[in-house]
Amino acid sequence: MQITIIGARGQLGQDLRLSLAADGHQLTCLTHQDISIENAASIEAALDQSSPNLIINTAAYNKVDQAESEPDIAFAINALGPRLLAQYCQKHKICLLHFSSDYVFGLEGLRKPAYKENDPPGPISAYGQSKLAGEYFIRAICSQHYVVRTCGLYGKAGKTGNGNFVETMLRLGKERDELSLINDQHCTPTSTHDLSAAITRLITTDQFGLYHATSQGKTTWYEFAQTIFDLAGIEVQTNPITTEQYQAAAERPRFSVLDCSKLEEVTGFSFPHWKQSLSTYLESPDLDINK
Ligand SMILES: NC(=O)C1=CN([C@@H]2O[C@H](COP(=O)(O)OP(=O)(O)OC[C@H]3O[C@@H](n4cnc5c(N)ncnc54)[C@H](OP(=O)(O)O)[C@@H]3O)[C@@H](O)[C@H]2O)C=CC1
Ligand SMILES: Cc1cn([C@H]2C[C@H](O)[C@@H](COP(=O)(O)OP(=O)(O)O[C@H]3O[C@@H](C)C(=O)[C@@H](O)[C@H]3O)O2)c(=O)[nH]c1=O
Repeated sequence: MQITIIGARGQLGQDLRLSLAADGHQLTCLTHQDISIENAASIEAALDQSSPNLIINTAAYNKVDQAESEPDIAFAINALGPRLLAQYCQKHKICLLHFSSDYVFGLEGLRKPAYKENDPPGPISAYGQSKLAGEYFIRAICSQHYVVRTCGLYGKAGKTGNGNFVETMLRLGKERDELSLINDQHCTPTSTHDLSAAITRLITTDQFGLYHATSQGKTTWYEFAQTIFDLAGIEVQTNPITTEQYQAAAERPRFSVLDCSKLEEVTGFSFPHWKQSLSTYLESPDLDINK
């Protein structure tokens, strides 16, 4: 398949590139220097040069706290950008695969069952609202679409790029004697290596629609960080705290665990448990972006 990846220098973009190339696809990789998804002229200039069967958009505005003070920018990139891409793909009969977030949920703080794709969303942050709007535009405009919700991504490219929770903990764990970590937000952090393997399967199915895609199991940021420190052999005192004690600018879901059984049924792909994936990530070498 001829595939264009947008956001190719990001942590998910880089792992998708490796996984899709290994599966024999021809790739065009577009970075932020090549395309700005909130600009229609930039989209046409960058995409008219290739004739892909599929466009994969990993570009997004991901600064969850900052989005509270600049929601217009978050909406331009996370909602209007996907709308423009959906219009372009529909016009040119191209399939579009786009990523969304567990942060489209959050209203039901005391929820226990994992969310299925047809459960009603309820974002509680500007970032979550902007991602949900992006989903709706794509689902309404582009007939051949996959929209994939995931959570807490970490990939090797995050080490030198925009960062991720694992790399932040590895750094802070060495810099500080003590860390306070939220222990009442439940979700499932996911490796971009595993997510890329799942996407490589999904695009062969032509089973378009909305999907949940995360590692198995669930955890809190406190337990996740403690496991990072245990596996990496870092000694640092960790203190469990509540969401209120942390005082972040944006509200985060207390529960945003996603049920991924639809993806598993359609692709036959089973994500590893989050602890297994974290261990694999910590043991694997850094990315060579020239490969
Ligand atoms: N990170 C996470 O924990 C989660 C992410 N997601 C979603 O998964 C997807 C991939 O995330 P991830 O790989 O972590 O993101 P990254 O921030 O690692 O990568 C995003 C890439 O997109 C580029 N980009 C940013 N804005 C634009 C723009 N306006 N036009 C074109 N390119 C742009 C960035 O370039 P530059 O840095 O140069 O601006 C960067 O290379 C996103 O849709 C995100 O919302 C969902 C759940 C969790
Ligand atoms: C650094 C740090 C964070 N935290 C908490 C804050 C927050 O609730 C949680 C995660 O913090 P982060 O800033 O890594 O991540 P955050 O921006 O909340 O993460 C999100 O990214 C976006 C893009 C998504 O779509 C989500 O799926 C999610 O992974 O950890 C602590 O409790 N202690 C700390 O020392």
